[in-house]
Amino acid sequence: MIEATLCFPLRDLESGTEVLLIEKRRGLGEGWYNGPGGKLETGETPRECAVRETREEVGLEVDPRDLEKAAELTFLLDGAIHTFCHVYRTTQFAGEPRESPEARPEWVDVDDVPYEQMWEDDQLWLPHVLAGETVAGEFQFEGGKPLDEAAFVDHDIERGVSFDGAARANE
Ligand SMILES: COc1nc(N)nc2c1ncn2[C@H]1C[C@H](O)[C@@H](COP(=O)(O)OP(=O)(O)OP(=O)(O)O)O1
Repeated sequence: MIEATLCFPLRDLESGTEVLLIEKRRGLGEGWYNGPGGKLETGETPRECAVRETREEVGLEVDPRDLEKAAELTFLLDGAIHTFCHVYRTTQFAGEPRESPEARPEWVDVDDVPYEQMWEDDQLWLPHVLAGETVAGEFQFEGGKPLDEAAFVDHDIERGVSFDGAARANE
């Protein structure tokens, strides 16, 4: 099983709230929009991973204490857990987004997120995360293919879950 993270930086403008998305340039989900993120490295906590991936992919500096746990997502492929993903949001960060070999960053109005160019499951949980809610979700893919070529077949979502213990555990 892969353990991974996603981080969604948010900023308030007079025109509304924007989220920093990336257009992924390589790896799983290449060509689609997502949040900065990636797989945990050995010995790394999920928060440390989210901080590192956000720095590496878009050049923003985030203090792990400023990451708010927003979701836990389980992605199943052909009945087995493929990826467990910790999702964070933050309004506190330093620096200006810059491109990297992995990602092209883009600020997007939260009411204008390009769900048609994202993983199919994202439209089911990301609106809640961007609205400040918490989510636990399970998403099933099938077809004997890589996850980003498999068919999305079913899901189960719980909203308003508590991640208080996860914050204390540095998750
Ligand atoms: C199945 O639906 C998914 N939706 C979303 N929004 N994000 C997903 C989904 N499945 C996986 N992901 C995320 C989890 C990770 O953040 C990335 C995968 O990133 P990658 O495999 O490229 O990991 P890196 O560590 O950045 O890659 P390198 O091995 O190249 O360093 O997708």
